[in-house]
Formats: sequence, structure tokens, C-alpha cells
Amino acid sequence: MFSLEDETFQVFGICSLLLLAKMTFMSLLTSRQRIKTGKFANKEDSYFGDKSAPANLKESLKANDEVERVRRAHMNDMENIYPFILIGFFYCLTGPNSNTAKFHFITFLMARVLHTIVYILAVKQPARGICYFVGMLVNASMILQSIAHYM
Ligand SMILES: N[C@@H](CCC(=O)N[C@@H](CS)C(=O)NCC(=O)O)C(=O)O
Repeated sequence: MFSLEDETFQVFGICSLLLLAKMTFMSLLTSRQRIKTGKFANKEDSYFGDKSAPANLKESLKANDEVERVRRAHMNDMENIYPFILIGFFYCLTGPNSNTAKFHFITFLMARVLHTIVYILAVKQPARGICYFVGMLVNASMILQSIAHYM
């Protein structure tokens, strides 16, 4: 059984918090891209756009790839990072080997940070696919080890 003083759990906590901080940054980045491109989700948000130009509502509500790319990266984070936090918690409860567990957590952290960078910079595939796959492998490995432990 782990305690909050446990080094493995602390590394898990730090990796999880860094990933949550990265996701919080994605919201800010979306707002920045919206203001930069003048593309908003709601008609009332165009208040933040170029005030010197007469508001062209229809135009400002159109989707824009610079905005949508950040939103897709954020969505992909939600599909992968939230499960990591939940799975990692159960995995910690199994009392895994500390070095193996830390390897899982740090690999996942690096894979997801790189996933965001290559997504936002539109790096050619398979760069993003590899980052996604590495993160997915970490989650799958923790799930399998946890299930094996509890069975
Ligand atoms: N919901 C994802 C599931 C598969 C996935 O996560 N693929 C990775 C590697 S190609 C990805 O970065 N997908 C882009 C995205 O989710 O916007 C999708 O629709 O693509």
C-alpha cells in the first residue's frame, strides 16, 4: 500500500500536475488564437476582436484551423490524460516496482508534451501518431499490470 510520502506516488503526482498545467495552458492558448485570428465561438465574444472594424458576425463565427488545431490537441489530451490520472492512481495502489512505475509516468509525460508540440506546429506524420501511441502503450501497460495484480 502506498502513502503520500511514497516516492513513486510523488512522481505520479508531479507528472499528473504538470500534465494538468499543460492542459490549462491549452485553454489560454485557444483564447489567444481566437483573439489573434478574430474567430470566436459565440456572437458576443467578438467584443474581444478588432474594435476598429465593423463587427462582421458571420465571418467571426467561422471555424479557423489555427484555433481548431489547438482545440483538437486539447481534446486529445482529455481523451488520454484524464484516463492516465485515473489508471495511474489504481496502478500506484498495486505497489509497483518504483523504477518501472517512474519510467511509465515520465515516458507518458514526455509523450504528451511532445504530442502537443508536434500537433500545434503541424509536424509531419508519423510524429504525432508515435507520441500518441507511446502514451497509449503506457496506459495499456498500467491497466494490464493493475488487472493482473487484482485478479
Ligand atoms: N479521437 C482520436 C483518436 C485517435 C487518436 O488520438 N489519434 C492521434 C494520433 S493520429 C491523434 O493525435 N489524433 C488527432 C486528434 O485527436 O485530433 C482521433 O479522432 O484522431
